[in-house]
Amino acid sequence: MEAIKMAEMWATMGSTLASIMFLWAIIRQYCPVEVRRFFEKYTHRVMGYLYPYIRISFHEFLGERLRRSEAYSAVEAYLSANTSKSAKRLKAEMGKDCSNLVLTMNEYERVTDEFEGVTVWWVSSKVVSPASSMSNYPGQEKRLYKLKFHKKYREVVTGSYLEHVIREGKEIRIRNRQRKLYTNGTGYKWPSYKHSMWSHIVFEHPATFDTLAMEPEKKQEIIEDLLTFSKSKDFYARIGKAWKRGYLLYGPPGTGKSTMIAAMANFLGYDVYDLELTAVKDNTELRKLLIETTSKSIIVIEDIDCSLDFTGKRKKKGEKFSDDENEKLNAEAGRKEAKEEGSSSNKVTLSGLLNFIDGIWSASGGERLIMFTTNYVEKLDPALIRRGRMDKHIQLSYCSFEGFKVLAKNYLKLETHPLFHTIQTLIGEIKITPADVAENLMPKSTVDDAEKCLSRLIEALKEAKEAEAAIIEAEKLKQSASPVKEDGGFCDGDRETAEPENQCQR
Ligand SMILES: Nc1ncnc2c1ncn2[C@@H]1O[C@H](COP(=O)(O)OP(=O)(O)OP(=O)(O)O)[C@@H](O)[C@H]1O
Ligand SMILES: [Mg+2]
Repeated sequence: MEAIKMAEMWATMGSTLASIMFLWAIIRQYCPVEVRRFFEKYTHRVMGYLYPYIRISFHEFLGERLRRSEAYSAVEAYLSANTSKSAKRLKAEMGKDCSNLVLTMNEYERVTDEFEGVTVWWVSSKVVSPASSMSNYPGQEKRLYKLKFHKKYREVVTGSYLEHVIREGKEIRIRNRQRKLYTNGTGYKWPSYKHSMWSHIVFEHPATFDTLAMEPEKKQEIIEDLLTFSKSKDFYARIGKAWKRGYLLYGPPGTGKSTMIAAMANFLGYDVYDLELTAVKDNTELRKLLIETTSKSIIVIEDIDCSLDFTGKRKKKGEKFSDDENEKLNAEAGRKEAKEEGSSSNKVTLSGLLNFIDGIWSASGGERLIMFTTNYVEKLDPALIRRGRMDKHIQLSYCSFEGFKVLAKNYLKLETHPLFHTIQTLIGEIKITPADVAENLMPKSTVDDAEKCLSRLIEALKEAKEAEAAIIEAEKLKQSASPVKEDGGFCDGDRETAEPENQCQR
């Protein structure tokens, strides 16, 4: 009896719903807008009582601002990973590194998902806004995902299920996303409608910590430092510090500073913002650039010693100040900077840069590494590199035997070889950069085998040793030939060539 009653009730409800839908279809087709609106309002109410399902929409774009919704992107990634097997109509797009296809549900496709015994349905949909009568542009398509579930599961779905979808979707996105290399140094003036001051390409540097020539202990220490940082969100929040860390990489040219930054970005899966300071107009622009950087990124300022001076004269990348220039510039530095602080400054100053690193704005975004590289650490203002700003100082130095072994493994697939012993002896006596070692290990023709490459390196090391010996010898000769400064013959002890007395006026 009970069952028959229930069946009757469902049948009545079903036919009522069908009648409403039929009526609604006729009204939509034939009635004026006012009547349609009136009916729309009341049908929604009636349907609300009879219809046992809840629907949630996830729109691709929010409001007028063309910013993609995070929730939509997370749902898209989640559905593409979890339900694309059951979907029958799929869209294919190129994925990360253009090496694989990513399949997502096609429009109007419907899939089922299960979570803790609850069944939910997802539909991928789109609405097309009508074309404007004033313009020739077609109507805009707005995509959305709709989630449908029975109202008795409201708590499970809106609570733990959606949390699970968003969390998993975000993780999938991070795993699959193409990382980007941003630059501000294109020389291109952004028009006002253009939102970003950064332009980007896909970040594809292949360097990893495995391919980096460095002592294993030092490498491990850096890896652990990075890992600790990336997992320390709660720690930074607890101690009331912005979640960012500064690294100063210093050492001679060709020792792997830029390579290490690429390895770090690959290790952490971060984007890279290569900030060209010489292209930044002033402190305000610098702050705007900072605000536009996203979390999980590395902001890099290469060759900081020649990107900016603290006197007002900035030099282009690649130009380095001579010692004399530096002396003069440093003498002026304090006075000029003090003056600029008071006036409306129109360029990047030291204080602007310090603010960029750890001012109030620097906290927005979170999870960022700021890296400076330099060949001349001693020339940098101590304020710029003090701990707290540049928290970790890493010296990249000449190639050690350990470093050579990494390069030999990468370049020649060799872990050991009889010539290693000779190389170990020579490399201990000579300063050679990993870049030079790498160049010598690189096969120069198809007939170059490992032994030939190693022999070439040995030759280069021997030559470098002879050259160094010759320089030392010349120095000794020069010193023994120098006259004792009794008659004021020479002004500077470090002058390279002897000059007539009359040219030396202090
Ligand atoms: N430690 C290293 N491990 C592996 N390869 C290295 C290392 N150092 C240098 N190289 C090789 O030498 C080339 C130049 O290195 P890199 O550009 O990283 O040097 P740098 O320290 O940034 O130099 P600069 O100070 O001139 O900018 C790289 O392309 C890389 O192949
Ligand atoms: Mg470099």
